[in-house]
Amino acid sequence: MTAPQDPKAELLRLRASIDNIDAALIFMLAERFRATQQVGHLKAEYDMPASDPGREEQQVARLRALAEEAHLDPEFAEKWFNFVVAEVIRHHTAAAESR
Ligand SMILES: O=C(O)C(=O)C[C@]1(C(=O)O)C=C[C@@H](O)C=C1
Repeated sequence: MTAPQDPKAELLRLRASIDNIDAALIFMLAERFRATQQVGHLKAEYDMPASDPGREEQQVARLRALAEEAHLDPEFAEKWFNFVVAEVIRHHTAAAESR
């Protein structure tokens, strides 16, 4: 990295980009949870199990490959996925129990 002329301005520029990325992630996560909420209702309605380990295995393999392509640590991608899916399964279980 070449030395910036104005390090404080460079920090602010980078932070503005980080803030935009964080906002996009929040919106994307909200959309994902909106979709999984519908999956949860469907599963509860038709007595399907909250989790699907086979599907998760496929998702993890796909996300790890995508992470490698994007130069992101695949371990981190898998941890992120497992963290999100644990929350989804908690929601699915609550939806099934409240029926
Ligand atoms: O696809 C499903 O069956 C879901 O319930 C969604 C989802 C996910 O969040 O991607 C969550 C739990 C399952 O174990 C697998 C995938």
